Amino acid sequence: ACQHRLWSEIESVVKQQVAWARTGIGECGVGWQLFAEDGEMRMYRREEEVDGMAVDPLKAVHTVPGITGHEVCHYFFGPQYRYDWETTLEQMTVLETISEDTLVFLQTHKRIWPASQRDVLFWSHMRKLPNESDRDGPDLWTVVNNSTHHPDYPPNVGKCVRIYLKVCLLCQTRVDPPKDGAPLTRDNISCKITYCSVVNPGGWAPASVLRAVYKREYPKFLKRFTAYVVNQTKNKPIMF
Ligand SMILES: O=S(=O)(CCO)c1ccc(-c2ccc(C3CCCC3)c([C@@H]3C[C@@H]3c3ccccn3)c2)cc1
Repeated sequence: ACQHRLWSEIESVVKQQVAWARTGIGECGVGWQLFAEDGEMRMYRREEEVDGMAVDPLKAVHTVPGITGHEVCHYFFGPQYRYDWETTLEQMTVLETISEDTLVFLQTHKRIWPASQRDVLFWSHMRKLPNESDRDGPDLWTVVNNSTHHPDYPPNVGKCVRIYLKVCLLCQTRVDPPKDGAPLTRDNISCKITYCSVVNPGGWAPASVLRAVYKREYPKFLKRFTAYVVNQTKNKPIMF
């Protein structure tokens, strides 16, 4: 797959998105506002408009006990799980399997009144990253989703308005080994999750409506998805 047509784009977008996800909210520049908080979860956004459309970048950080970054990325990337946790999903198709860690998806999301229905076509790439800050620590894992084109599915042909997105899920596992040298259990691990997304809604939709949708849907999505991973993994061996 290294010679695949998308390979160089994937390499550059993954590097750019991971660097962005690693940037603490304090160094992200001005204008970021905390808009949702729930336990360990903090969600920030910055109001930005492109051609009069709200394309507010979002950055969420969350720490979830009992799971690893590999497990979080595995359930986020895998098409076989998506209908279980993505509540706004109406239809999902894998258009291309580029490699075991790179897929091309076409998704239609449920219509959100009064905006017209949306679809999105993106490549999704999962990758393990070396832990640069702690060489002995567990690796980082990431999934990057980036809008792309496919000759058989041109945008805005059917009823759906094509949206354009860039998403990065970056996960860092933390291990606190038990004092008495006992074997590691899920009580000794947690995962620091950073979720970044920028969504261009494609066609016109009132900024106030979009912002209300994002305010409602993003916290729900991250809570539901992480609860799903905890539930799927609780009786399984830890996947580092
Ligand atoms: O992280 S992912 O790659 C996970 C793979 O599915 C991803 C996340 C979010 C979206 C998304 C993009 C735009 C919209 C809106 C824009 C105007 C009308 C539909 C929605 C609808 C709002 C609901 C939504 C928002 C946030 C999270 C989940 N649902 C969702 C797509 C993919």
